[in-house]
Amino acid sequence: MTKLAQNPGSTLGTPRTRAVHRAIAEARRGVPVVLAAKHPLIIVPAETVGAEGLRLIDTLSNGPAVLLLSPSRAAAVLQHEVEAKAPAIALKLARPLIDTETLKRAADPTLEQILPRFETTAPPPESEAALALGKLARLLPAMVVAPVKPGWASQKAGADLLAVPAADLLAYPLNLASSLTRVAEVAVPLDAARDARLIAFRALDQGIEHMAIIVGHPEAQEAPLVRIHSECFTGDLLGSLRCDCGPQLQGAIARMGREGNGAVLYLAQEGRGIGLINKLRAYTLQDEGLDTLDANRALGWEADERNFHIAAAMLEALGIHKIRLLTNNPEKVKGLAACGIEIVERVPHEFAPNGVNDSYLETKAKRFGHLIG
Ligand SMILES: Nc1nc2c(ncn2[C@@H]2O[C@H](COP(=O)(O)OP(=O)(O)OP(=O)(O)O)[C@@H](O)[C@H]2O)c(=O)[nH]1
Ligand SMILES: [Zn+2]
Repeated sequence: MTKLAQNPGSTLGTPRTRAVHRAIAEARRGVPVVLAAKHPLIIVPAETVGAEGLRLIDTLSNGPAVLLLSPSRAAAVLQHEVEAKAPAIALKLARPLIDTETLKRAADPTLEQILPRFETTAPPPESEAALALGKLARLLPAMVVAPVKPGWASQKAGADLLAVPAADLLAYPLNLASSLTRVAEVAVPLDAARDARLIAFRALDQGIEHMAIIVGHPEAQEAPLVRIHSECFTGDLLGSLRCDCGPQLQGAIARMGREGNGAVLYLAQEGRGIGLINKLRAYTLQDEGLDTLDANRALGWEADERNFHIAAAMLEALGIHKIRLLTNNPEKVKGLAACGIEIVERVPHEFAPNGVNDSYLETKAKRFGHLIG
């Protein structure tokens, strides 16, 4: 019989994550939300906003509107260098805000780059939280923001707007990881590992589930083989040759099948945490000559946006504290160790290039520091 754990806290979700879930849904629909902070802002993603959303910002704001971009995207739009370590770069927007097409093009380097000459201005203090909402919604990190009028909630136009505390957006990844709950467990014999079980984990956002693929009884081993695998729709499911994910996933399961024990954590962190759509955009940029790292940055994302709290929380729930980690990525070793997992050995997990992914693997070695060869 399946053992079902209870959701921690109320079934309505802890207040600190609930407003963020709702803000993510609004962001994806292009509906502005209010970022609650000392100087509250009305914000909306450039990628999804429509004319109605922009009108709402015009009505409810009492100061200049700006387009916030990450420094890597801003440098391309402005065609000059910017402070690379700044949390965000702010570009002035003319009022009234009417041009949704220009906003989308400024956000997305895969669209035709017909852009006006933008001027920069000082970004508002909550810029990091504003861009974080775009990223959490797996949209391009480009946000239209403006100071919101005091008393906005009592105005007719503002009555339906959601307020989300800036601090909750920033704390969200950690809060979400600590809300993970085991929800289903069942035997699924695999071709390469007969004695396999799946254990599904769900977070309070009810988003895509994370999965543990358990072979044998890793929790009973001193230091079992573990693979932390970020999902890759193209590589794992379709057998895309652009990456090495498919062979790494199958190879890990086969190795655990041979050893009789192990755990693959199959994490919903597609595209190193940027989401499938953005990974496909990154592929478009790679076809134009960028490598996998620069393509992420050109879209406004960091090279790797994953956090290891989810993997650490799952291992904890599975009763696994010491591991032999199958990876070539030294950042995974560091990241997991920082979350309290003891890695007694890094086990190399290399697969030969296939004639298509050669430069991808080369970039991982040269620019991500992967320990290959
Ligand atoms: N953004 C982006 N993500 C990619 C690209 N190619 C593959 N990915 C994603 O990278 C992730 C694969 O990472 P992992 O298999 O965890 O491996 P890794 O960090 O390379 O380290 P290893 O443990 O050594 O394999 C998957 O989520 C893929 O979707 C790409 O060109 N751009
Ligand atoms: Zn892949």
